[in-house]
Amino acid sequence: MAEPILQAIDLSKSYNGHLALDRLNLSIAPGEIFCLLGANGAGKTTTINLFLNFIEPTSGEARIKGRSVVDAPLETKADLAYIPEQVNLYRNLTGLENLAYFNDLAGKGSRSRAELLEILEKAGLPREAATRRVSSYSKGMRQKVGIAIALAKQAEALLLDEPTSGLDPKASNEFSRLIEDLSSRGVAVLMATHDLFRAKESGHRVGIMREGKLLTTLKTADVSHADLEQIYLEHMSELTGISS
Ligand SMILES: Nc1ncnc2c1ncn2[C@@H]1O[C@H](COP(=O)(O)OP(=O)(O)OP(=O)(O)O)[C@@H](O)[C@H]1O
Repeated sequence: MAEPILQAIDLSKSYNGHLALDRLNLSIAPGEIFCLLGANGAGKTTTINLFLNFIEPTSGEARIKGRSVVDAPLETKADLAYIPEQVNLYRNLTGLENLAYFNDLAGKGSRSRAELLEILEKAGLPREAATRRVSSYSKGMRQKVGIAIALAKQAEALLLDEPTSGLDPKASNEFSRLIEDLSSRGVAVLMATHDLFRAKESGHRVGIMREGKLLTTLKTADVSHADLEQIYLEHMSELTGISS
């Protein structure tokens, strides 16, 4: 198996004695799309924030290309792109200007206007929108700029936190195609989502989390949509004691 791009080793995080993440072990290979499923508070965002080094682990390690994000914060960040539920862009700048800014920030060399426009087009942003202010963009369009930033950065790992929530089905489908395209170029993808349908469609593996624990990991090729929903609900109902 190829060396994992993203790796959690006994990764734990507690807040005031409450375990938000409990000894997570996970490896995501180049080109693999791994979807984290789980109810609110399961620990999905905590996992992503630990990989981003936004928060410090209580114990264990998050690694990117074999390096600890705590020990090598700058190097590991250079390999990483992050798309939150709401992509934060400068509203008064155009999509093109935002991409130029974030591209320069990534420190991998500046790019010509033509190159930036090409990247935005690859990310699915209509040409006429690229030179409009972001304040007029839909959520789907902002997500596309987020993808363009990841493309420009040539990130090897992509972290996504509920990226399709609030997108209409067409925008959500387009977004998923873009993620699949990145995966086919070897990008390792970790996506927290509540969207079982998209997880089955785009993910190679899904992990079901509850109360900070990764309970089970499934290959999406091995289960139908209905199976996945059933397995998910069974794991959730154990929480509330509701039997199916
Ligand atoms: N800064 C914080 N301080 C205290 N507790 C926190 C903090 N951040 C998260 N938690 C707790 O950690 C647990 C995991 O939260 P997390 O946000 O990772 O869940 P999630 O799976 O992403 O949920 P959601 O689907 O709602 O985004 C929850 O019990 C939450 O209340």
